[in-house]
Amino acid sequence: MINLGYIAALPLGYLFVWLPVQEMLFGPAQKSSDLPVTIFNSSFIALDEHVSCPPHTYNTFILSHEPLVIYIENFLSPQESKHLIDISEDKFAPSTVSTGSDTSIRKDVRLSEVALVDRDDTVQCIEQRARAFQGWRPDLQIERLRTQRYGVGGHYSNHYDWSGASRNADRVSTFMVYVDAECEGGGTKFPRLRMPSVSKGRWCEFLECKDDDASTERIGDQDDLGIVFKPIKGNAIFWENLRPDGRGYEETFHAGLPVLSGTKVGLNIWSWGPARRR
Ligand SMILES: O=C(O)CCC(=O)C(=O)O
Ligand SMILES: [Fe+2]
Repeated sequence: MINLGYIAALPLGYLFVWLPVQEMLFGPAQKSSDLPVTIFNSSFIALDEHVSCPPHTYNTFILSHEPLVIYIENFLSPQESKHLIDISEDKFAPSTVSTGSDTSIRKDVRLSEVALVDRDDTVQCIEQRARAFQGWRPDLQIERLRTQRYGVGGHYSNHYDWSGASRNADRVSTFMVYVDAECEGGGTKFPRLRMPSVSKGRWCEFLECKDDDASTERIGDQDDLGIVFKPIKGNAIFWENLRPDGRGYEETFHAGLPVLSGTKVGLNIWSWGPARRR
């Protein structure tokens, strides 16, 4: 299992600035040793623009409380998915990974393309949905949305979405949204999450089950470690990356499994907020 400490690379737009702006975004700084701090300009975070959005409904299913993992059915409408694919098409560029200061293309770790999408009304409504889902927490900032396209062989090795690099801010939560899933393979694997009880309910629609016929008695509860979400267009996995004390949850280790045929497009929605507390 690979854990090279990579996180999805940050775009160039983030700034190193001093105390006053940090206070504006994250409240009063605690110690002078926390400086300088990393915070973000508007090319990195999505400022709330108060667009008016059409009504949208989705279904939610809690998979785990600790860490909090929630499966969301119909997070995107078919029209929103199509729109995201259309506006990404001419923006896709090879994905990179970051290790602290170093950002590089590492196809053995991550083989895909990403597109930073423009913040049109549809995109802003998706941002608003992500904010509302998290209770409009005033201490969270949504990172600019990016789609990620995988062709055959495309994958993303085991990693965390949090970096742990800063005491001031980190990716506190992730929405991993399936925008297009015309593929075989390409599931999202969490090797450290436990399989929920699958003898009742709909989990085997969303997760790979040992025997993918949920009606048979034989399935029962699968208590083994490791789950794989099937890529299903429009649906999303939401999870919290950080514990209440700001440390990362090791259970959120995850991978995008290789796409065996066809194309998969994901959408990353990351929320930044206060990280390790002291
Ligand atoms: O594509 C996937 O299933 C996972 C993607 C992911 O983990 C990421 O982009 O950080
Ligand atoms: Fe990830």
